Amino acid sequence: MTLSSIRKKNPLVHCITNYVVANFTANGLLATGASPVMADEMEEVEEMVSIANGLLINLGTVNVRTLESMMIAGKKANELNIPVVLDPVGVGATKYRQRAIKDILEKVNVQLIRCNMGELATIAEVEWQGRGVDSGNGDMDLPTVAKQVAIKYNCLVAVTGSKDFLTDGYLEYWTVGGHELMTQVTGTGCLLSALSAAALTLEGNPLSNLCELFMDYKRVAELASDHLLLGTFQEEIINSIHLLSRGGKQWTLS
Ligand SMILES: Nc1ncnc2c1ncn2[C@@H]1O[C@H](COP(=O)(O)OP(=O)(O)OP(=O)(O)O)[C@@H](O)[C@H]1O
Ligand SMILES: Cc1ncsc1CCO
Repeated sequence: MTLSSIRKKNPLVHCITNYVVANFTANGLLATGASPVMADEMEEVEEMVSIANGLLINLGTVNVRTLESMMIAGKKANELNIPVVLDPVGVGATKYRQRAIKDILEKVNVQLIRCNMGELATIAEVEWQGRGVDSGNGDMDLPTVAKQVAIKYNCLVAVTGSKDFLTDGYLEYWTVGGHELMTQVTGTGCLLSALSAAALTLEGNPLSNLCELFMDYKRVAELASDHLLLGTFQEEIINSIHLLSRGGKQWTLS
């Protein structure tokens, strides 16, 4: 189980992420025993990523200043062989985001792109009806397009939705299950991207580790949905990550 392996390793994950999900992402990483650090000041990101085990670049509230920080941190991570995960949040929404993602993908070698269907369509330049950060609607042969993107950028691609699809450009994996409440609170995809950065720091086959993580996360959604209360659903996600990463053992004070 990837969540419990992350707990054993306690990787430091440097997150350059959006201000909507930063707190939830930090708590989700902590719940699985990883150490989060959020830092997006360009004067310090090189130094910060140098002490990290993994880097997350999330485009959710990108601006001119943070884009520059993403470039600096990404290039340094490449130099030091630190895995980089790219979450192209809302990339279809504006031309600025499209230019930003092109620039990042040209200059930084990312190990994983984790996105929803709409974001994949934009990266692959496939016609799609997106709206802000929502996945949107359209017609696309997901496996074919995801594999093309993986080959083009020489990286793994994981596309989430009711079923998640993961590929290295050749192998194809699907994970099923979970709960649609995951789309009704903000940041569940962003947190999965951060957890993916933690998973890519583990020994073993990166794609297998990610597949296991995505299955774990579907299970997290199922456990969290026991209560079906939207207001506390984010908290239940954190509780379920905590529980699964501890091999199902409840937390007790010792
Ligand atoms: N209809 C659905 N049924 C079950 N699970 C779903 C459904 N849609 C998405 N999920 C799950 O929700 C999680 C987040 O995926 P989603 O595609 O919503 O990410 P996202 O759009 O990037 O999210 P965000 O931008 O809010 O962080 C994944 O674990 C995915 O499997
Ligand atoms: C709502 C929202 N807007 C920019 S990022 C974000 C959070 C997750 O996508």
